[in-house]
Amino acid sequence: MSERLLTFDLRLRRRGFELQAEGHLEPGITALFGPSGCGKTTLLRCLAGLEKASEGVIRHGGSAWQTRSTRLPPHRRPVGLVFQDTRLFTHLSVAQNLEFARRRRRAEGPDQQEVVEALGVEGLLDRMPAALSGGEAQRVALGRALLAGPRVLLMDEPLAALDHDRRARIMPLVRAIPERFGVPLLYVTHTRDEVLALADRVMLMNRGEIVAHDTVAEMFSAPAFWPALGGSEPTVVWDARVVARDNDWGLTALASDAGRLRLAGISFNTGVRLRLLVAARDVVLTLEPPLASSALNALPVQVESLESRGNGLVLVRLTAGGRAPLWAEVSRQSAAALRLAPGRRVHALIRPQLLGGPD
Ligand SMILES: Nc1ncnc2c1ncn2[C@@H]1O[C@H](COP(=O)(O)OP(=O)(O)OP(=O)(O)O)[C@@H](O)[C@H]1O
Repeated sequence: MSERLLTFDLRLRRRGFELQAEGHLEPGITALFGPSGCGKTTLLRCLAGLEKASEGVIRHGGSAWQTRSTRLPPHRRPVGLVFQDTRLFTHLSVAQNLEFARRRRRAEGPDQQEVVEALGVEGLLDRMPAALSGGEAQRVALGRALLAGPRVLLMDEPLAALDHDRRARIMPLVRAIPERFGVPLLYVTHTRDEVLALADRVMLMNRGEIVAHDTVAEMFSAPAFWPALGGSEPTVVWDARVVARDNDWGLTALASDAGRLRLAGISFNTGVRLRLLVAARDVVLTLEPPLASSALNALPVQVESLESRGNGLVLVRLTAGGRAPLWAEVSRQSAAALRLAPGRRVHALIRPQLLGGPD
């Protein structure tokens, strides 16, 4: 049973646009993803109470932020907003910006020192916002939002203005927020890599509606969502956890729904959670498990279905470990030689790619 921290059923009409969004927010990071103009920012603004013309219901825990007859003003909703432009007070130092947020909060919130440490802004406290880089300013903006004691953080493309390296440095900090501060995030992004690196769940939006909402692993493994999520290749995403290190061979053992996996060339501590992507082209099917192979991972799999792709290729849907989805793309000739058919058990040699860093 999912834990629904926030539920909403909202409508808003504008000329040429209609929002009709029903959904909920669960713990962790939910990426709000969809084409330009589909209403992502508008939904965030409705949740924050900034769209006065919105109608409908928003409930958070036991309290109603909005019903047909009531509407909490924005400053009474325990939401933190973080935008692409940081909107720091330019006449206040970093320390004063943080202190301002802390003093104005209405509910319990995190300790200022803890936030400063978590976001690595200790060395910036005396600076004025104009003297910060984009990445530094964004970390301060995040800190300010957290210090206000929000129960939900709404983030609108907060890293979009940053270059790749700066984004990569901030992402682990964002990733750690839900667990460290107990605040769920609704995170608007245009970037597929950001969803894969950051999010636990994806809320897919189109033309003002939430058309799908599920875990990253489910959404990225389902063909129906590949075009909308910006990928045309058959792929699956698996979440895994480091369970052992083999220092002699430099291998890391992972537990996943697909079974136990081994990866070379990485070094993470036991317990660290990782996310893997397996593309159909990185899967080779065999009748027997290989005696020796340079692919480290050979998993028993079962064929679920076959689809001829019309170019001499067959797309094979498989399950590994009884429940993890997997796709393979094989030639018609190989499909015949392996006698592939629904229910058939074969072996898959796979080369998973590691996505993003650990938590
Ligand atoms: N202030 C406004 N007045 C009138 N129409 C607006 C206003 N802001 C946005 N819109 C329109 O509302 C619709 C939804 O816009 P919104 O900004 O929510 O989309 P979005 O999904 O966040 O887009 P993007 O990814 O490009 O930021 C669009 O058709 C947009 O043109």
